[in-house]
Amino acid sequence: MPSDISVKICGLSEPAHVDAAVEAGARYVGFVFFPKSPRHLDLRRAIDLAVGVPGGVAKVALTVNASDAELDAIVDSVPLDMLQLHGKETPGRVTEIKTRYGLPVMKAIGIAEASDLAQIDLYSDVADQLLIDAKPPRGAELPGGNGLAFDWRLLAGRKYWRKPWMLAGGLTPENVAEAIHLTGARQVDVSSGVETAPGIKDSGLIQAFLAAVKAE
Ligand SMILES: O=C(O)c1ccccc1NCC(=O)[C@H](O)[C@H](O)COP(=O)(O)O
Repeated sequence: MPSDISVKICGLSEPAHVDAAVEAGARYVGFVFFPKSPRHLDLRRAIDLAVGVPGGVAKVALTVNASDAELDAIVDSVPLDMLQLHGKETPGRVTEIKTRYGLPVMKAIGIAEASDLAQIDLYSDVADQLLIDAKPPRGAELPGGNGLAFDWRLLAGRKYWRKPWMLAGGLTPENVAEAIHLTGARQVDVSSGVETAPGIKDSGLIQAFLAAVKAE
């Protein structure tokens, strides 16, 4: 029987790749609003992509330390189901954003070592979901989407957090099964692992990733 593990494909920028993700069974599609990223979308492009996403697939906007004005522009124009906060937003800022927009918020938590896991408890009080991702390397241009994994054994035996969570960071069609086994994740998120170059998604890799998850 196929698994009921949910998949998010992040950093989509082409309608064909959104379609590939949806047809292969992704439950979330992610759109990046961060100008330094090779996956950054302007509002017009994001609207065009989002309107083509069928109901039942959650459209997630990823932002990094965005101001109210920046979030207003995104939320007012792009049809969305969730906000993903991938910067240094404090728990108080997460609460403000939830209140202001009335959308579920997923907070990204960067993990490099066991002590980083405390952040999960801190944000569990305020976020609707948590994205447990690799901490970016020091000096990295991007706070996520770097195609780097953390030591998944840090999560072994710790799968019952107080909020739904997603595993991210360096996942690929080849390693996602092992990551699920080690962590017990019921949701996984991928960007670089379904690309042929930074920002260039590949429909075949998207299908392979979904197939690898479904086989679990
Ligand atoms: O994708 C980006 O360019 C990006 C920019 C700024 C913050 C976060 C970003 N991406 C986050 C993700 O795509 C994923 O949620 C996660 O980090 C996994 O990425 P990857 O390791 O590339 O699969």
